[in-house]
Amino acid sequence: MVEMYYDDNANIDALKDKTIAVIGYGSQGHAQAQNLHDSGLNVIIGLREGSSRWKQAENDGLEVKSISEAAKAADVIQILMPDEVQANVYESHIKPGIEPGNAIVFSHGFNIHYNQIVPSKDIDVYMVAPKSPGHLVRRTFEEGAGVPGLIAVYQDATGDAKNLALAHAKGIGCTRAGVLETSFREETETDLFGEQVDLCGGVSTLIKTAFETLVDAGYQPEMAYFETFHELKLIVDLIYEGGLEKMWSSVSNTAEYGGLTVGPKIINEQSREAMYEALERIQSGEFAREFVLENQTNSPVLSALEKKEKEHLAENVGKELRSKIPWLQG
Ligand SMILES: NC(=O)C1=CN([C@@H]2O[C@H](COP(=O)(O)OP(=O)(O)OC[C@H]3O[C@@H](n4cnc5c(N)ncnc54)[C@H](OP(=O)(O)O)[C@@H]3O)[C@@H](O)[C@H]2O)C=CC1
Ligand SMILES: CC[C@](O)(C(C)=O)C(=O)O
Ligand SMILES: [Mg+2]
Ligand SMILES: [Mg+2]
Repeated sequence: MVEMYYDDNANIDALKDKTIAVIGYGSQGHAQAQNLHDSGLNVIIGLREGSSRWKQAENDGLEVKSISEAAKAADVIQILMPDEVQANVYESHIKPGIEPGNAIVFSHGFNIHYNQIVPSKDIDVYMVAPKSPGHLVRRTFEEGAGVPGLIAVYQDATGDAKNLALAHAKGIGCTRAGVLETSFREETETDLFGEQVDLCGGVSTLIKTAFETLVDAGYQPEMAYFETFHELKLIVDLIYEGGLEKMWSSVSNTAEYGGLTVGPKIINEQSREAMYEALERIQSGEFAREFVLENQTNSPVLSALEKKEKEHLAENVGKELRSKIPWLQG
């Protein structure tokens, strides 16, 4: 089995005399910055002037500076803005403040692996990538738990990059659940594959198609929503806790037989071929080029798809049903 790193394998002191600037205070930024701060590290936040999150970060007890000032003041600069803006902001606001021996840190390898950011050789470049949406990085940390994470070193100018990465992962809470070492290439390709094929793209298309099939066949949309959307979380929780074995042992024998025999007809050899195709487009850089160009042209495809997604019947039905479930408010 691959070597895993837990709390006892990481020394947070590697970062204790350093100032960490977290650039961006969105999904990952707010979570990782607060976790690092609560772990006793010296964290500042870098935001663009006029950011609506400036006050939020200050209310969370963090010092906020402009991106340029934060990058200049810090030894370790963690870039937690959307992937598509990182290269421009890096060139104009971050790079001028970087000194030899500093470190830049990513939670996803897109910009380094696909050559959008080319760092100078005299700095450390490492990654700490929680395998979780940002809000759960924070929520689990506050509960005394954590999410698994990855570390990777792309450049080790100081000779200490791996220790810094492990300390960083500990500060975020990832070593509580387990951290494994990877490369920027492996993280980038597997993360893009997972979100396109399985976690986000695959699952959302599966549940929408199942919902549409039931509604088209004349079943009530509310029924279809509970069956295909709502219950998915309860099923996935079982897989999260105990793998497929726990899920199959909890559902009825009828569901187990039906699921194991019919499932492979739904996600079939054609789906596997489509998965390989998606992976090849990621590995060849074709997807990255498409995404970079999409953003340079003001995201025409994404904005059209977002509108269509919002208008889906299941979204409206779901909103109504969830509004009556007290623990799903807020
Ligand atoms: N979302 C997730 O759960 C995960 C994300 N990652 C990676 O983490 C990184 C951050 O992603 P995520 O947290 O989703 O990012 P967000 O979209 O949540 O980042 C929002 C933050 O970035 C700032 N920002 C956006 N555009 C600009 C800009 N042009 N100039 C300056 N600041 C800007 C926003 O500023 P303002 O406050 O002014 O709006 C805000 O503070 C990415 O590399 C992503 O791949 C990795 C694992 C999971
Ligand atoms: C699954 C989507 C993700 O890769 C993540 C939360 O890990 C992302 O980029 O947001
Ligand atoms: Mg991911
Ligand atoms: Mg991702």
